[in-house]
Amino acid sequence: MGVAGAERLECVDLSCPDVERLAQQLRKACLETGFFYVVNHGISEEFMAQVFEQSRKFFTLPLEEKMKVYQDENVRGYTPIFDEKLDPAKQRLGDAKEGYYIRREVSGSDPRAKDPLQGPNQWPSPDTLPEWKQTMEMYFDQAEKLSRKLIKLIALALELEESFFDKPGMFDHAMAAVRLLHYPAQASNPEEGFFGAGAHSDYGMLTLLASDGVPGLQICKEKDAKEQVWTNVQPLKGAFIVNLGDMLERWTNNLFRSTLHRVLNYGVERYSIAFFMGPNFDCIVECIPTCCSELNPSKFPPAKSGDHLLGRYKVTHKDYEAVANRKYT
Ligand SMILES: O=C(O)CCC(=O)C(=O)O
Ligand SMILES: [Fe+2]
Repeated sequence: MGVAGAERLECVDLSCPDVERLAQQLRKACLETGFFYVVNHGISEEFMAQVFEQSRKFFTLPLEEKMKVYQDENVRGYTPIFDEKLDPAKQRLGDAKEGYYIRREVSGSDPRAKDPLQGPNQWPSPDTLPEWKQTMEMYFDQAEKLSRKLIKLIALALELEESFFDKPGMFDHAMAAVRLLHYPAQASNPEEGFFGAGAHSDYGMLTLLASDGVPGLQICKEKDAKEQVWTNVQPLKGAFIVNLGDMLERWTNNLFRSTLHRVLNYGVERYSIAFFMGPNFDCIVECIPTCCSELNPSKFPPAKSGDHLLGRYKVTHKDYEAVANRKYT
């Protein structure tokens, strides 16, 4: 398992007025690595600093306080260190990271309230963290808006109508989540099976990744290769790192791949924030007609997006039983 130098990702500048050029650049990035930077995205550095500050305030609370908002049956709230194991085949211990899931809140009167993962969020006590909820909700809205912009560009990059993914049933009730992450200063040891985050691809359409600038993210471009080669992705100040998820891989019949990635910790504490953007829970994802032909038949059977998500949680999340046992009536 080798580690090569640093990967230079395409840098997509959303202030560029030439949408056609942007779409072409995005296509190149999606074909080559499935990872790219996005700059001039409209989310200010000052605001991102506030989100990171609130995240840091939560993770520095005593464990006892954090456990009061332990992940519930809708996979919302706090997940302690080692709770998640993203690559069970290669990991001796779970991921050396703690996290916090925030999703869209669905009220009890909404017909979707019976669906898995739907419900209210958990929030740390406002007495302890008065600005927390407001900051995270504001970030959620901004990250979702940016994701929707990128989804339109992805449609163009696939030579489809810009509005291709705007059809009812696709992203009108998107399964989106903010995931705050904190990697304590505990060095990884890949040979021994200790990772900050084990190798995985993301489950939805795309992920926006912000970090505090501490390196650690690595990608493997050829996930099916016998010998995995890992390259470091350098953080770029002010940029989001965007990567493609499994649903887009299925929609495009492997044209745009969901790239394998992992996090190694080099003994320095690290914070990152992922925003996962996925299709509706009930969306059936099947090959886009322009991505298959007689010579290139569909490689995947149609799949319900939510089933894929729950299937992945089942193998990677401790205490998944609570999700599985929730009554959906
Ligand atoms: O922390 C990072 O840089 C990556 C996190 C990640 O890949 C994930 O949560 O899916
Ligand atoms: Fe990931």
